[in-house]
Amino acid sequence: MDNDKYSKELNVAVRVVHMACGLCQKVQKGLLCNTFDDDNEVKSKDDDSLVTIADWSVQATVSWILSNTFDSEKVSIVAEEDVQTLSKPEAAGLLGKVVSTVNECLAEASRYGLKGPDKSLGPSEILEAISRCNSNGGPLGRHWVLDPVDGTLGFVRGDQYAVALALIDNGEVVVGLLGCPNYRMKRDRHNKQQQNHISSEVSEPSPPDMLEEGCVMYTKKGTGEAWVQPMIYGDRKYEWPNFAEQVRVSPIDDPALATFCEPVERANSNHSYAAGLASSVGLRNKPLRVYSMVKYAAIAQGDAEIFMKFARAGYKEKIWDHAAGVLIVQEAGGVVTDAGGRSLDFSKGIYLECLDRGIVVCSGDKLHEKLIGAVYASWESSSL
Ligand SMILES: Nc1ncnc2c1ncn2[C@@H]1O[C@H](COP(=O)(O)OS(=O)(=O)O)[C@@H](OP(=O)(O)O)[C@H]1O
Ligand SMILES: [Mg+2]
Ligand SMILES: [Mg+2]
Ligand SMILES: [Mg+2]
Repeated sequence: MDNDKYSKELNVAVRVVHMACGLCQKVQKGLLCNTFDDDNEVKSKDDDSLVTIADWSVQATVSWILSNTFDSEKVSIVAEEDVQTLSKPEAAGLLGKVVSTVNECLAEASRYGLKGPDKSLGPSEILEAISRCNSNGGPLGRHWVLDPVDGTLGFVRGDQYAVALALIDNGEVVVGLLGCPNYRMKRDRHNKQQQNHISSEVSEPSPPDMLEEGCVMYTKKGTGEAWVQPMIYGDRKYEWPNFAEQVRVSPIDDPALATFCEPVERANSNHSYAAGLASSVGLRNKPLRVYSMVKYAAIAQGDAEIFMKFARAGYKEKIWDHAAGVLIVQEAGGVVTDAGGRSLDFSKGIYLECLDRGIVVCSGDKLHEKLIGAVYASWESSSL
């Protein structure tokens, strides 16, 4: 791939994901410290899943920045949230909180080298920014894909969650970013691949070897490289331009030494089926249950070797729950397929149509072949 292709898109996307992470962190702290009134901040959707002011606020912020940086007429964004609940007259208080959260965040845009609005946005502009993300994607052209808060349940529980942004071009994921405000990047003092390569700005000197509190991972298709940056903090020392380190999947290919991750909620993945597969391929470690696409980040930086998700029959996986994570793992050296061993198809609209049974993510081919073999051997007898 032409080295410069998608560079501008990645450059803007990295910055806006950092901004979104800061926004989420503030809202999560508020929720946990009870600065906010939970009943007003967290709403249930029709499918009983949750949505919070962070989900809407991130979607508005990312939508506003992308539309104002690129040609707004042409920017197509596929994203999880809509404005139904927020537009109701009784939701005026909630909308007010979203408006102030978004404006506070956009006011900091210049810190990240982005241009915010000249004056604060009003409620109608913010509703417009959220509802503009109503594209259905598809096989042609460019589509941004956003999960403003993935793992909302983890978010409200003070646990892991991710801001996930990807760019699809003619049906293929070409740029992927995961903001993980509660997930630490693995620092490697000996990592020679340390640079600020997403912009021509001079990189910050690398800070001493330490674990960071949160991180942003990103990649471009075909580069064979995925990168991680520490999160930028309000009162901490990291400022833009930030430094980046390369991430790589784990070299472990012995199932006896490997660790697998899976969703926390049983409703989202069949834990007992995964446990059966794990034991049949010889995995010994107990599963790492982690909310959100942080599971992909864990595989990409070598904290675990396998991620399996087997949703109940009839559930259709959405592209925003996987696009960014899949590309990051692949470019970091890993393998991602459905349970039949086929690549995931991001070209069919908002769902991963024709997904065969589940998703299997591995740090390498050897573990992957074993798991897919175990799926075939076990499926007839499974009760999925
Ligand atoms: N029934 C069912 N089955 C499978 N998957 C579902 C289901 N319901 C929701 N979802 C989607 O799962 C996203 C969260 O996935 P996780 O892997 O993080 O699950 S878990 O929270 O750790 O249990 C979650 O993403 P967010 O809504 O962004 O949090 C959902 O898109
Ligand atoms: Mg949701
Ligand atoms: Mg999600
Ligand atoms: Mg979400």
